[in-house]
Amino acid sequence: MSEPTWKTVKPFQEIIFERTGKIAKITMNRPERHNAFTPVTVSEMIEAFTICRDDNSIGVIILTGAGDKAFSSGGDQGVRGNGGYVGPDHIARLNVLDLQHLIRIIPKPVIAMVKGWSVGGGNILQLVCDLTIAADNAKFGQTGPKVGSFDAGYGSGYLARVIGHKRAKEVWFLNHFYSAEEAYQMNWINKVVPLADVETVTLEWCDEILQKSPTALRFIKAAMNADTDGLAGLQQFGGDATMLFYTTDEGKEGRDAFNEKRKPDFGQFPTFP
Ligand SMILES: CC(C)(COP(=O)(O)OP(=O)(O)OC[C@H]1O[C@@H](n2cnc3c(N)ncnc32)[C@H](O)[C@@H]1OP(=O)(O)O)[C@@H](O)C(=O)NCCC(=O)NCCSC(=O)CCC(=O)c1ccccc1C(=O)O
Repeated sequence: MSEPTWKTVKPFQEIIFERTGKIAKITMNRPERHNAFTPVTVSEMIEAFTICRDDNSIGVIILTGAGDKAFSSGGDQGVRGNGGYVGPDHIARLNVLDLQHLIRIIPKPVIAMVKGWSVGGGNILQLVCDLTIAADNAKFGQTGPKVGSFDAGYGSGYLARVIGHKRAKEVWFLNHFYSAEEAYQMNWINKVVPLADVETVTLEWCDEILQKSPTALRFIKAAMNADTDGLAGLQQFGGDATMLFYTTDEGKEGRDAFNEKRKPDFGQFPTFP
C-alpha cells in the first residue's frame, strides 16, 4: 500500500482533523499530557465527527492520539473543576458523554487506532468506537476510583457486555493496566499489530470496509446499538428505517397525497411475507 496523503479538513487547536480519500482521521493532539482531553478537545472532536457524519464522501473514521506514547489518558485533571472539566467559558462540563453518544450513533464505522496509553475517559472513547486496532505498545486501563471519578454509563455497562461482568469489575476495582495482548485475549480490542504497522493495518481495514455497502454497515451498527442501548438505540435504528422508508414510492405516496389533498393509494405497493 502506498503512503497516504493526509489533507487537513479543518484546522483546530487541540485536535488534528485530516482525510485521505474517503477516510477521515481525528487525532487528539495534546501529546505533552498523553492526549488528556479538555472541554475544548472534546468540543472540537464533536465538531469534526459532525462534519464526518454530514459529509457523504467520508465512509469511515479513525480516532487516534498524537505521537506513539498515548491514545489518550482521559479527562485532563488539571482543568477538572467543581462538577466537571472547565474550559474557556468557565462552565464545568462532562461533554465527553455527548461525544461518546455521537460515536455510537454516527452511521459510519469508527475505528480506534491505539498507540501507547489508553486510560480513563480516553479508554472509554476507545471502547465506544466500533473497532479497535492496537499497537503492541498499547496499555489499557481505568483509573477513575484512583483519581475520584467513574463512568457509570458505557464505561461500566457496555464494558461489561464487551469483556464480561467479572472482568469489568476487576478493571474498575483494581485499576490495573493491561497490555495490548491481554486486552486482545479479553475481547476488549480487535487486533494487535507492531507499532510500526498500526496505521498501515488500520488503513487496510478502512479500505476493506469501504468496499462494503454503507447502508448494510449502517444497519448492522444501529442493530447492535439497539440491543445494548435500549430505547435510545431503538430510536436510532427506527430513525434509520424511517430514512429508508422515506426513499420508497410507498413513503412518498403518503407525502404526495397529503400535499395534493387526495386519499393516499397504498394498495398499489407490494407487500412481502
Ligand atoms: C497514563 C499514565 C499511567 C502514564 O504514566 P507515565 O508514562 O508515567 O506518564 P506521566 O509522567 O504520568 O504523564 C506525562 C505527563 O502527562 C500528564 N498527564 C497524564 N495524564 C494526565 C491527565 N489525565 N490529566 C492531566 N495531565 C495528565 C502528567 O501529569 C505528565 O505531565 P508532567 O507535566 O510531565 O508531570 C499516567 O499519566 C496517569 O495515570 N495519568 C492519569 C490518568 C487518569 O487518571 N485519567 C483521568 C481518569 S478520569 C477521566 O478520564 C474522567 C473522564 C470523564 O470525563 C468522564 C466522567 C464521567 C463519566 C464519563 C467520563 C468519560 O470520560 O467517559
